[in-house]
Formats: sequence, C-alpha cells, structure tokens
Amino acid sequence: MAENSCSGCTSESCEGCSGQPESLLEQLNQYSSVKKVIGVVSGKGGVGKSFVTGSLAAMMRKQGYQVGIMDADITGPSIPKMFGIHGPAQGTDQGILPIEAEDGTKIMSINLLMEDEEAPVIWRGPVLAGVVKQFWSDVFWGDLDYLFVDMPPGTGDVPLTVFQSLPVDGIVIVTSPQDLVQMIVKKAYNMAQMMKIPVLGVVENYSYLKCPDCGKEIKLFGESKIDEIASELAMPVLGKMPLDPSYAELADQGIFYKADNIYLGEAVKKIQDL
Ligand SMILES: Nc1ncnc2c1ncn2[C@@H]1O[C@H](COP(=O)(O)OP(=O)(O)OP(=O)(O)O)[C@@H](O)[C@H]1O
Repeated sequence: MAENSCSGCTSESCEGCSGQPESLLEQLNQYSSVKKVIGVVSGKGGVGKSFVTGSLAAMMRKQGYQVGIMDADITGPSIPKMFGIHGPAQGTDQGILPIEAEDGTKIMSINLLMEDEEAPVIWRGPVLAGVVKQFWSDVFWGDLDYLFVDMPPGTGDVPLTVFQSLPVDGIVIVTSPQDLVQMIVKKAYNMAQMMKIPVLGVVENYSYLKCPDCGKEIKLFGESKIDEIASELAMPVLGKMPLDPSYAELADQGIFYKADNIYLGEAVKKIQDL
C-alpha cells in the first residue's frame, strides 16, 4: 500500500514533514488491514465501470485472495445488486461490517445502509465525500489483499476525495469506443497524474458484439481508437470486452461473482504484479 508515513504528525514533531504538503490521507479502520487499493474510474457514465470492478474482484477472489469492494458510486450504487446482497449492514465495536457475497467478497455500499434501497441519495458533494471517507475509516474490512473502489463517473468531488484520502495503489480506466473517448480518457488520466496516482492501464468495454449465429464481430460503436490513445499516453490496454448478454444476466441475477471474465486476464496480471 502507498506509504503515509507522515500522517498524524506535525512539522514541529517530525523533520520528515518539513516543506512537504500536508497529507489528507484518512486513517484506515484500526482493526483492518488492506494490502492494495485499486480504483476503477471512467470519464463518463454507463461505460461498464461497475462491471469491470465486479469482474476484477470476482477473478481475484477465485484465485483465493481476500477481496473487498467499496462502492464509492454513492448516487448510483450497483455493486450490491450485482452480487446479490442486501442490507442493512450491522455495526460492531470494531466498525460497520461489510456484507459478504456468496463467494466471500466483502462489500460496502450506501445501499446496504439505507432503509429503502430505492430511495435516491440527494446529497451535496461534501456529504458524499464524507461517506467515502467513512467507508475507509469506519468499516471493519478485516484483512484484505485487495480493495477495489468503484468510483462515480467523471472527475468530481468523490473521485477527488478517494484520490486524496485513500492510499490508492493504481487505477484502471474504463471506456467505450466512441469519438469522445480520447478527451474523456485523457481527463481521467490527467486527473490521476495530477494526484500522483499510478495508472495501471485502460479497459475498453463494448468493443464489439459477437453474432451468436455466425460468430462475426460487429463493431457497434465503430472502430476503436483505444490503442492510439493508450500509446499516446504510454499506458497499456488491459482488455477489450465485447457486449455479452450472458454477463448482464449474471449481474441481473445477483450472481456476478460467478463471472469468469476472460477478457481481463491482463488487468488481473497487472494488479497481481503491483
Ligand atoms: N460487456 C458487457 N456486456 C454486457 N452487459 C454489460 C457489459 N458491460 C456493462 N454491461 C451492463 O451495462 C449496464 C451498465 O454497466 P455498469 O453499471 O457497469 O456501468 P457504469 O459505468 O458503472 O455505470 P455508472 O456510470 O452508472 O456507474 C449494467 O447493467 C451492466 O451489467
């Protein structure tokens, strides 16, 4: 995990602090340990960010790692439904307990804390940011190898809070093959650069649809430009995923942890190598 050796001390009490900007890192829940924090981001909504978060978590879990998912997409949480879990989450002296999916993935989401899952969250940025910090400091995650953070789309308050408050080891950018992509991917990439967060690479979703009859690959959104963009930014393409209704079905049935996303092998390797 990224070091935060100077958090909690002042420039008077620690020589190491002098001249360094004050760290905004939040303290992790004291009864928990998290080895690696991986953020999954997208420049715009609906490109499959939760889908990639869920796939990566499920694949890591299948390999025997202790895995958690923090659903930081507070106003559009979709992880609990994908993993077939419901609240209310319970609290103990150690903190709020995440809810475990059937495969053992530990999940915390605002939907697990609301009385009515369908009630909208109409909160301003600072409140949303506060919730994300509490998901780190007040949730009893236990000992995790990987915590995946499903971010809201864009570069607003919540992604900024995650980048500043959590020791993010790397991010995966998710995108789709459309004309706007170049600008959107660059915005996400540049934000990470400005926050000094390593970019592990980019995943393109909806790259094509495979015809169930003839196997032909149909490029629904036109030709992909992701290789060009990735090479311009000197980051790897970690996968190109087709639109595959069988995955959507697993999500709708709440058994997404069963998904074996063969298109994300490179992404898994990259995360394991961290
Ligand atoms: N490759 C795919 N094949 C089939 N269905 C997919 C694929 N990718 C995403 N979906 C489905 O599309 C919908 C939107 O995906 P998802 O929720 O992951 O997007 P998102 O980027 O997280 O959205 P938001 O911006 O709202 O957070 C979901 O129902 C998901 O199951």
